[in-house]
Amino acid sequence: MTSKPIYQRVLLKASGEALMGSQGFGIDVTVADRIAGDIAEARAMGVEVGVVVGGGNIFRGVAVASKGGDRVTGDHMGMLGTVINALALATSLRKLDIDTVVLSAIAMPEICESFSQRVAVHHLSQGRVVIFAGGTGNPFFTTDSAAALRAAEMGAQAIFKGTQVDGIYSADPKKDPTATRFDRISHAEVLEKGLAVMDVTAVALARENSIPIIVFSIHEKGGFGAILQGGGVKTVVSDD
Ligand SMILES: Nc1ncnc2c1ncn2[C@@H]1O[C@H](COP(=O)(O)OP(=O)(O)O)[C@@H](O)[C@H]1O
Ligand SMILES: O=c1ccn([C@@H]2O[C@H](COP(=O)(O)OP(=O)(O)O)[C@@H](O)[C@H]2O)c(=O)[nH]1
Repeated sequence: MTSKPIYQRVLLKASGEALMGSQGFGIDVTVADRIAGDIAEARAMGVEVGVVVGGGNIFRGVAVASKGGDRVTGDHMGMLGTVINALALATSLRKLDIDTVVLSAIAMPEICESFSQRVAVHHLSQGRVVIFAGGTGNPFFTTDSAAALRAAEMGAQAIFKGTQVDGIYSADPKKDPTATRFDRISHAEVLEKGLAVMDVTAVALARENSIPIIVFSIHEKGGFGAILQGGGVKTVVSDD
């Protein structure tokens, strides 16, 4: 049974790392299919969904830089990784008959459409899921920042950061078992306390544009849908 959602248009940031499942690298199709199922549930509620996919399961630019390589080239490789993930997630969504468009920040017309704000908003308003690939299209950024940027451009009511943990804690819960989860916290507090679940640029951009961030576990089947209806396990970052 689905009840009325409390959001009409949202941006889901899907962790690249989550896509690899229990493998050490790449894409576990069963995970992509499950995330697609959660997005399909949101569409069944009538929610317009834009998705930014990460790329950490394939490549991170800093990994190149830390071994003495060129950071910019590393970041280009990372952004290409997000395109691979976007194509995998689009395939999983289409298997469920969800109309899906991939828009890339880096032009590759033989593979997918290029991003423009106008085109993205058009597809969303037609009920299509829009997957934003290629991050921001610029090195030295992350897909969290791409999520905040695209959320602002599409007029999303919230950024849903689907990650490895089920919210923002007083310390990294993977390192500190005594850490406690916040139900609500302001953007400013996340920045002041240095809570590293999302990068500073992304949180600052969301704050400037008054966009709430909802941090939740991408591994929880049905978790996205539950939060869209006002329930679920999460931390809400909001200045209201
Ligand atoms: N205060 C905190 N609260 C929650 N998670 C935190 C915190 N500090 C660090 N983290 C870590 O941040 C990780 C999520 O960030 P990141 O690795 O960028 O995820 P993603 O792959 O979703 O982009 C979590 O897996 C968690 O271990
Ligand atoms: O706007 C962007 C977004 C991503 N990246 C690169 O793509 C990689 C994968 O993205 P991210 O680390 O954000 O993925 P996630 O942590 O969500 O899996 C990053 O490490 C960067 O190297 C980039 O250069 N610019």
